[in-house]
Amino acid sequence: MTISIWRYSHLALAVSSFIFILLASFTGIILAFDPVAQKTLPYRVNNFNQITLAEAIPAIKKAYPEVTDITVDANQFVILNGTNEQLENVTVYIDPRTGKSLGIPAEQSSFFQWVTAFHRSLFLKETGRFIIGLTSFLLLLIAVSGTILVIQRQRGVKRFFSKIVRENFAQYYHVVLGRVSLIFIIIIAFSGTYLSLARFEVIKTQQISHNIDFDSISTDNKRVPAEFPVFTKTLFADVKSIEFPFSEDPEDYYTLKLKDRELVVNQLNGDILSEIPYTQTAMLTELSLDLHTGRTNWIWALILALATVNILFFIYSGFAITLKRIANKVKNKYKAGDCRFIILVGSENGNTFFFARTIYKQLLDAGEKCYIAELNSYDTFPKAEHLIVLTATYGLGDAPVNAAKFLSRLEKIHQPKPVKFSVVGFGSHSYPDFCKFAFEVNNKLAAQEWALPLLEIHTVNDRSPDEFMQWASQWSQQAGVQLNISPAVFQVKPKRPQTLTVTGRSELSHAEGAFLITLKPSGRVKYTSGDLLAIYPANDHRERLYSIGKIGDAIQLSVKLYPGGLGSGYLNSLKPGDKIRARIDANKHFHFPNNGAPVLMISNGTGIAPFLGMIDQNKLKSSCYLYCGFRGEQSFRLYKDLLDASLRSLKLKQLQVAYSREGDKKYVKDILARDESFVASLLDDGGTIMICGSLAMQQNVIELLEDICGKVNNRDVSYFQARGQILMDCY
Ligand SMILES: Cc1cc2nc3c(=O)[nH]c(=O)nc-3n(C[C@H](O)[C@H](O)[C@H](O)COP(=O)(O)O)c2cc1C
Repeated sequence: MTISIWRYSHLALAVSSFIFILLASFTGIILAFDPVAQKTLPYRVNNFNQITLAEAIPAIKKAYPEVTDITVDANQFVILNGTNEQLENVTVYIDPRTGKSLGIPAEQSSFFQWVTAFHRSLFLKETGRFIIGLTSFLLLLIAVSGTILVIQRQRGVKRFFSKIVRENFAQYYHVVLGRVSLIFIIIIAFSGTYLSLARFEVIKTQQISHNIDFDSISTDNKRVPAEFPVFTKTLFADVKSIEFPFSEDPEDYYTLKLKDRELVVNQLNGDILSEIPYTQTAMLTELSLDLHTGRTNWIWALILALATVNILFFIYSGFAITLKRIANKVKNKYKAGDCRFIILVGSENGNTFFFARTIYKQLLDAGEKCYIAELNSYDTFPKAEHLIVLTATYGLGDAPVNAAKFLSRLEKIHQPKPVKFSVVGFGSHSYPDFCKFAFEVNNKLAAQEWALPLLEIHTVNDRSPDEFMQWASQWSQQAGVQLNISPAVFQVKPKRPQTLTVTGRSELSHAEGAFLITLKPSGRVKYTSGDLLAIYPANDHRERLYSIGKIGDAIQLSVKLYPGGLGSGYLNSLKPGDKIRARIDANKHFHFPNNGAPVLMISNGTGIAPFLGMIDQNKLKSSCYLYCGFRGEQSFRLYKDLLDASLRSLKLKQLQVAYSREGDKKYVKDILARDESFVASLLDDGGTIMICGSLAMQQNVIELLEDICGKVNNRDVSYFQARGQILMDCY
């Protein structure tokens, strides 16, 4: 529930202020380049931070018969107003050590003046200044709510910078860039707000007025400025400006505006006649100006520019995320009370709605009355016979926003007649609590008297169309409703297939064994080992997926030939030179971790395919260990030469093979159990375990890992899963 409050606040604030944030950001980015351009001018002298007033003032007085004032700007350029030897009034940049003129200050370019005025007030005078101040404040609130959302998403402050699971481009980079730029955006927004408050005198600005007792001004102990104690102690770098005395009259004096205080100094002997330190609010105003404009440091100015560019990206990506959510809202054709089929959806980012809508449309096409809604809208459905719940899981195995109220509503609201229900959990194995909320929903439903389970709970990993199809087909059979169950229907945004040419294939390892086939895509296509190749053996909707091993610049598949198998039979019929249409799907969660840490690859059967490619691609020679299982030596022979060559070239450090039907009959799990201390220390050293092969093998290996991790590492497997140290691609 809390996530929704912060999310809605974040969104509401962003929507209400984005136009002004957009304008302020554009102009802010331009203005950040002003300090950078200024810093390239040659008016700052070397070792400026070491020059004292005692050293500089006599030299300046010698060079200029009359000095009105000296200002030190944010770039540490010293500007003098006075009269030169030709008795001309001058305003010049000077070298404070010698008084030498370095150049004439130019006015700020009219372009920057225009942008500055727009940035401050939108050319709307006080109203504009108020709007900009308010925009800064709203930006501050957006950044704070954004920080809280990242903390919630990452499950705690400590994990703020840990890995982010990539859902889609807009969402991933909204969080990734948010994490690095939030602190800078908070500084920009806070300083902007503070400056506005000071401008409107909500924060009182300090009015300095010196109270000087002229009668007590001493004319004794006359000294030259080079000997004034205050001048010897004060560095030019701490000065903002110096007003020089008008005349030699003792009642005229030096006024020193320093960074932290203002001083009035007797011009005859250097006595301090008055000293007023700046209040904290005045100092904060100065600091805010420095931080907001980057005027004192060009690196900071560039950081501000980058952070502001990120604000523009957040506006784009934030809207992209929101539009996606809105696009998933469905208009119902029938009223809830009239429908036999009810579909309830728990979704945070809208993907689950895609699947739900597909079923909804198909039920309508089949002539059924169907109603679709969010899980939170659970109510009494008088005519319902079937309830389908499709729900994602978020946070620490929690409900998505639009499902947070479901469980409590379920306790209170009962259906008047028996309803058959089926729950599909959408989740990701990248998270420790896989589909946890869906399981909770399933259990709670099962406990209701009126609810009859039509199917066991079904889970879908990473929105797999295949896994969803399995459920759809079972449900359609059990419910007695005809659904169009094809991958084409459930494939999210299918990519265009490409043409690949068969460049080679091996013999079958043995009858009904496996074979290797290599294919080359025409044109430049980016892919890597672990990605998937989808083929269409019958040139229709039926799709078969194979794990890719990238060997050289070709795709290598390892295919087990099944009698009557659609995909394997088709691939087996191909000869070199044949062309096929297929699609390469990026499978990012199963890519080789190029972090230099050791990698333990575990496979059975043709699950070895992506590992053959990863080992071949292991140019940096990370320590790779391959534990693979086969029925017998004949099956393994297909890969032996390749693996022997990899061992020789050190791309593979160690190979362990288990034969389940020969010799001492072992499964891959058994040889891992034998080497449990190696497995445990690999995980402790930050290494990665990759598993590819059958689901049964995956289950056995995960059980073993649970045991090893609990016993030796004192951790749960989920701990390593959450850190991306256990990757799986099983089928
Ligand atoms: C921040 C975040 C947290 C997640 N937490 C879990 C989790 O704990 N368990 C799980 O199985 N899936 C988790 N997922 C994966 C989502 O449930 C999955 O991607 C789902 O398909 C998203 O569906 P939706 O787009 O309809 O919200 C999480 C995803 C994100 C972005």
